[in-house]
Amino acid sequence: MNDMRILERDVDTNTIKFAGRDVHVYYGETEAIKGIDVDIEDKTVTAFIGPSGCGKSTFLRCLNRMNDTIDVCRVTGKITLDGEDIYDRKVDPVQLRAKVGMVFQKPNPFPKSIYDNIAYGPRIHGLAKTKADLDDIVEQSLRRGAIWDEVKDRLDAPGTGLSGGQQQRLCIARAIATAPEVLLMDEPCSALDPIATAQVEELIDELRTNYSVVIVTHSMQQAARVSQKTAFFHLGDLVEFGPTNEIFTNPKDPRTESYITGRIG
Ligand SMILES: Nc1ncnc2c1ncn2[C@@H]1O[C@H](COP(=O)(O)OP(=O)(O)OP(=O)(O)O)[C@@H](O)[C@H]1O
Repeated sequence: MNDMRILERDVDTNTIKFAGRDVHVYYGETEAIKGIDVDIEDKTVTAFIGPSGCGKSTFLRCLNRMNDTIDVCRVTGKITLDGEDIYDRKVDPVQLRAKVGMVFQKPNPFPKSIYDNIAYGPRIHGLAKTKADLDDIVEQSLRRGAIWDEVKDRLDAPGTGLSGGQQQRLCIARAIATAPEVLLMDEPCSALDPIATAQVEELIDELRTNYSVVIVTHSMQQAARVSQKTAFFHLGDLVEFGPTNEIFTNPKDPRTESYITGRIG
């Protein structure tokens, strides 16, 4: 029932947030992404699926220049966010990552209080003028992260003391706190049990009213439940990209069909 409700919720007509053109990514001599073109829409959940090693995480990391931190990694081609080239010399990757937040596979709260986990980003980006402003950002972020009710009475307790599912929602709240426009999620539920997974999926569905969300997932059920668009990657190519229900019910490429029916991957 829950799944149907998520699928049936109306999808807005969307503007393009990210546009990638002829994007190649190399680790040394190895080409991990082989010249892909993609448009990622605003206020939409886009799922990246495909067999292990096909380049999903590599391409996701291109979108907030996390690959810059890997010495041997080189990105060519063009990626724009709202029409601006994110690899332009003028772009500060730290500012870019405030706009394009990221949530990782394993929940990774800072070894700080719940409050300070959320307040950290707004403090370094100067988003709050007063303590009251900061309190407000912390509360709003925890509310949007669907964890406020569980933590409001213990904001001074360590973030690392929460359950895995709570930690992941804390990390999502932390990513939201810098007022990003896009959230990138790299297998955000892989360390969570089914109940925590359902809570995070519910949250992802809510987040798309305000954000563009891109999620890497190994679970085709999850892609079907939470995304409106799906991109299927295979050996560094973007083989097929389209509405999730079409990819899952009527794939055009035989490689997509083999993957979704469990014959490759
Ligand atoms: N830091 C790195 N240094 C060198 N090669 C890398 C690095 N990260 C990824 N690769 C290589 O790039 C290719 C794509 O890897 P990537 O992690 O993007 O795939 P993936 O589809 O996300 O895989 P998985 O589903 O297993 O997480 C693989 O061949 C991988 O070995």
